[in-house]
Amino acid sequence: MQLQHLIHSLSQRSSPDFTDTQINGIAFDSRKVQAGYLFVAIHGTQVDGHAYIQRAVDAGAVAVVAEQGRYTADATPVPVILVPDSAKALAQLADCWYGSPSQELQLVGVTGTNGKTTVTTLLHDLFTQLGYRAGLLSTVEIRIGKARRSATHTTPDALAIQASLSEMRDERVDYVFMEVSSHAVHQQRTHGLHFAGGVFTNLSHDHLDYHGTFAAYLAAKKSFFDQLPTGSFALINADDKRGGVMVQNTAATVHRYSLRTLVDFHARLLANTSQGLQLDIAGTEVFFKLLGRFNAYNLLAAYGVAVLLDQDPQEALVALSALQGAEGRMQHVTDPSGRTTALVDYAHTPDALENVLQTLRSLLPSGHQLSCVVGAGGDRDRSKRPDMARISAELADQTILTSDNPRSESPEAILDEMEAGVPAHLAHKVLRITDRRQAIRTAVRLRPEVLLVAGKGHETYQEVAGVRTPFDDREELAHALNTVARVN
Ligand SMILES: CC(=O)N[C@H]1[C@@H](OP(=O)(O)OP(=O)(O)OC[C@H]2O[C@@H](n3ccc(=O)[nH]c3=O)[C@H](O)[C@@H]2O)O[C@H](CO)[C@@H](O)[C@@H]1O[C@H](C)C(=O)N[C@@H](C)C(=O)N[C@H](CCC(=O)O)C(=O)O
Ligand SMILES: Nc1ncnc2c1ncn2[C@@H]1O[C@H](COP(=O)(O)OP(=O)(O)OP(=O)(O)O)[C@@H](O)[C@H]1O
Ligand SMILES: N[C@H](CCC[C@H](N)C(=O)O)C(=O)O
Ligand SMILES: [Mg+2]
Repeated sequence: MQLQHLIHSLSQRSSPDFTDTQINGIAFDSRKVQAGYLFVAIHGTQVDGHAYIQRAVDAGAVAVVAEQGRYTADATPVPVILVPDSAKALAQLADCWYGSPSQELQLVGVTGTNGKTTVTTLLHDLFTQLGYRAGLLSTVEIRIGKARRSATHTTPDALAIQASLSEMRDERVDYVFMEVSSHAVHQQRTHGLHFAGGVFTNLSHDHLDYHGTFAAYLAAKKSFFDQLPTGSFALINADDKRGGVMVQNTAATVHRYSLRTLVDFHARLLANTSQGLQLDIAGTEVFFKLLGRFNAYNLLAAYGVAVLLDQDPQEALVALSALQGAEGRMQHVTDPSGRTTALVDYAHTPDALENVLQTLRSLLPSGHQLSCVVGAGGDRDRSKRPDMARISAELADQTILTSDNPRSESPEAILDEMEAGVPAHLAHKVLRITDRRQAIRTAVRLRPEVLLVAGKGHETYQEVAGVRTPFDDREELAHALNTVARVN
């Protein structure tokens, strides 16, 4: 593609004429540059990409996009295009490179602290059931028709998003459901995508390490709705107190869902049992396989999107009632002895953990024991650590604090911070076992009626000291349950 054509996509008021420069690819990481590439320098959270321009040129870059004020182009041997915001420019260039696939698909973005993976996966599976070709970009995986590949991010970088959307367009996918993380919005990974609609699930404590303040975290989520185009829809959870502010400045048509008030999409929770949920939605009573009140919200959001995308409400409900939700979320692991109901869940925020433990508590006859194995990630929001430990100590009968991807941090230091949140009068209910495998085995040996292993869900690794080794809570739990069942 001609460089000039790419530059047009940046809507710069004036740019030098580089008509003859042919571009073979785009990269924002100098290590990925090949001959004939356009390199986009981005000021990141760890380093400044502008420091790698020379390396990019040495690797074969024939043009560079850099940010005004961060780079002086004087001695650069290739054309340099200066832009006000190079992360935004990357998104625009990626869109142009792949021929704007989001314009040819119905793309729905889901944002919020918790529930994004669940809602997008439900939607993907629902639309597949309804006979469409559906695409999914989620924390767990990328699905294009029947093909699946593991995800590296909740929301990939702008080039990777456009590459996936372009593959989906080639596969004649009709609807795409994607998670939109606050990091992604803040880093402009989703800039310029043409969304048919956006969904807001909820907002609670997470990622303050990155955003600094709750207000900044909220602002990042809100700017997703600020960018939705006229003619699109914004579907918000009316029961979340941040729902209103999300859509204060949106051009999208606002719709709401609620379990409490009579808004566009209203459901009444009729029963919440260990088998699932019974809801009255628009006068129809439906049974769903997902557990817990919070999943009533996720189901209602998925239903609302289906209706807003012109699907038959009854057909959507029937299809939804057959679905299981996302991998690693309230996922059962069989105990051969039949004694323990064992679950793996991705609760890694205080709000999620509270919801899940409350759900399990409410489903348990009094006198039955609920145990929880839980940790908190390293190099991530530290302030959620004491809260998560306190919540588990309050709601479970036994808590085992353990490691959950300590990354570059000391596992013991993370556990110290968690333990500091446990009130003295609950300390007797809390154990600390740094090794996650041992923590899970010990929890199983305690033989509770219900055991929740929280935080890692679908993940298949444990990252310690920057090294990822294979580790899967579901496998570990199954192994421990089998061993204990054999011995007893
Ligand atoms: C903190 C964070 O979000 N970092 C993301 C960000 O990296 P960054 O811009 O800060 O990178 P950096 O290391 O400072 O480098 C700056 C620039 O220099 C370039 N560079 C760097 C080195 C070099 O040799 N050459 C070179 O060109 C880099 O490619 C980059 O363009 O942009 C990168 C490309 O998009 C992401 O891969 C990276 O995700 C890191 C790996 C990450 O862990 N992110 C997590 C926190 C994240 O994004 N999570 C959210 C969701 C969480 C949730 O809600 O569940 C997600 O969407 O996944
Ligand atoms: N609507 C909800 N409200 C509160 N908690 C929820 C909700 N849905 C799911 N959860 C809890 O949060 C956990 C994560 O859910 P899910 O993976 O769907 O969220 P997510 O927003 O995709 O998370 P991430 O930010 O890591 O991508 C679940 O395992 C469950 O414990
Ligand atoms: N997407 C979340 C996932 C956290 C999951 C938990 N297992 C951890 O590693 O902290 C994050 O990157 O903050
Ligand atoms: Mg997710």
